[in-house]
Amino acid sequence: MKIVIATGNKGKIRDFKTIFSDVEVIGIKELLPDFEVEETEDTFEGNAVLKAESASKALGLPVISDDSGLCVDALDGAPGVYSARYAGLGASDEDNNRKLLAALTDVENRSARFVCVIALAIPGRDTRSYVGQLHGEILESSAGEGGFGYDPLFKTLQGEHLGMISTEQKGEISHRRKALEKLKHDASAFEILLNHDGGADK
Ligand SMILES: O=c1[nH]c(=O)c2ncn([C@@H]3O[C@H](COP(=O)(O)OP(=O)(O)OP(=O)(O)O)[C@@H](O)[C@H]3O)c2[nH]1
Ligand SMILES: [Mg+2]
Repeated sequence: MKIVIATGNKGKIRDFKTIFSDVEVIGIKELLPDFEVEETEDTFEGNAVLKAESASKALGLPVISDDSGLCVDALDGAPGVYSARYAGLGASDEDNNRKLLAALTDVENRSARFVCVIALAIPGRDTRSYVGQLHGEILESSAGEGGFGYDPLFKTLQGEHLGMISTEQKGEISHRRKALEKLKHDASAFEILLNHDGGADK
């Protein structure tokens, strides 16, 4: 069984591979190296749908996408859909983390949540989407080197530091996991995703 994911983010692919341990996960760039979608929407769902539909159309196959980010209460939900480009287009995770810590200097309310919207596009059908959230807070400085993106700055409400736990542990509790669980519960759609020839002989 193979699933194609319309993402170029290696951290997301690693998360998906861990969560879908019994399914082969293929990043879209393995099939279409030049695949890019401009994320023009201002919601996670809007961008997730754009990415999934664009890839599904290009391949003629069911495809899932992931649009995600970090929403910080004291920053009115920023960086939100702009999480990947918070410190500017092409910003590194380190640049984004530095900007976030600076924005929260002397800020007491550090509550935040990760949001993940997975869209499933199936040729000839309406696209569906599934949301997962993980609540927690932003640390005063980074802890650990695990995960990707803002993980080293995030502690869950239950006290797990995302930068200090394994990919497997993150895969049990993450916003991505929660969105995927909802997709799995949409049994008929999930069945179509699993039972296709995901990328021919790749
Ligand atoms: O610490 C983190 N742990 C996570 O689990 C996580 N999930 C998302 N993010 C952040 O949000 C951006 C997504 O932006 P995004 O959905 O546009 O993805 P992207 O541009 O990186 O790749 P693509 O899927 O669009 O190809 C990412 O770059 C990260 O900064 C995360 N940070
Ligand atoms: Mg993106």
